Amino acid sequence: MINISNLSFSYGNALALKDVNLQETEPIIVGLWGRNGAGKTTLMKLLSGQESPNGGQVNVSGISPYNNSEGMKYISYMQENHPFSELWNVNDALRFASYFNENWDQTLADELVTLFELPRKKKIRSFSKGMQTMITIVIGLASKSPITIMDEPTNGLDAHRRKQFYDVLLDTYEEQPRLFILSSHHIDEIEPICEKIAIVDRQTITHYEETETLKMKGILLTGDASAIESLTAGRRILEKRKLRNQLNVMLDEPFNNDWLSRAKESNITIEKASLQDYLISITKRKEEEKVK
Ligand SMILES: Nc1ncnc2c1ncn2[C@@H]1O[C@H](COP(=O)(O)OP(=O)(O)OP(=O)(O)O)[C@@H](O)[C@H]1O
Repeated sequence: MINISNLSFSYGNALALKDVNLQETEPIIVGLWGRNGAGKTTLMKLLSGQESPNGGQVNVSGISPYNNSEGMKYISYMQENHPFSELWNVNDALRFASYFNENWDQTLADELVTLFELPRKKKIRSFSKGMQTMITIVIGLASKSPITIMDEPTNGLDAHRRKQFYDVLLDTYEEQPRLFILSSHHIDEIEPICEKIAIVDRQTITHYEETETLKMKGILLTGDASAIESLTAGRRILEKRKLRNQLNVMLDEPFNNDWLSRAKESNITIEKASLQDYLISITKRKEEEKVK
């Protein structure tokens, strides 16, 4: 479905992406996570054909999407703060979307407009932030595109609407599986529905893994400093905090039976780090690292 190889992209002289590689052949839900400025939006623009690569290749359903009207058949990209015309109301936006999406599902669009209680005749520009997000969700889901990319799809939504969004996303996905790429800063929120997660860091994709595999990474050890130091020698330490003769460390290791028995033998407490804490640690910049 998508094949990105050795992709690089710059805005003028400023490099935004380099050596990006990613292949996905299955219609799954993928989460795209990364820090501010990591390159997520740029990657989504390249995938949806809004930008042309400076190097390498982007291939979506067998075509290169840039400047290629064929791409519209396969890809729907709902960007954050989607640029709707000032003159449009909901009906105008849906009509316009229906022209450009081969698989457009008007029944679903109508159901979602009702679910989200969107006023059909009011100008979209006068909508609240959350309501503007809801109309992009309606279009993204009703497009029924084989590849649907959504940038921060819950931006501005309250807890009630976020839940509705995840429920309808899963309903439409179950009814018709397709490749969803959802970018979000809130990993704990998207992780339960994503089969795989791509981590974008320092202008490239550093991890593309099954969510379950990624979730098992990062262990927290707490106990006697010398016991921990000998147990972790030669291992990648992500976080380290010292409290008198006690040490608390996060290791870049999988939480498994080997570590459970090692910790038990050394009388050290072991816990699984949360996915969010693990991701924050592996994407920390050198200048942000502090040994306390
Ligand atoms: N139109 C542009 N012109 C110049 N530089 C840009 C432009 N858009 C993005 N950049 C730069 O490219 C880099 C990647 O930006 P991008 O928007 O892809 O990051 P992001 O991961 O989506 O960030 P965020 O999570 O903050 O939305 C950043 O350094 C950003 O400043």
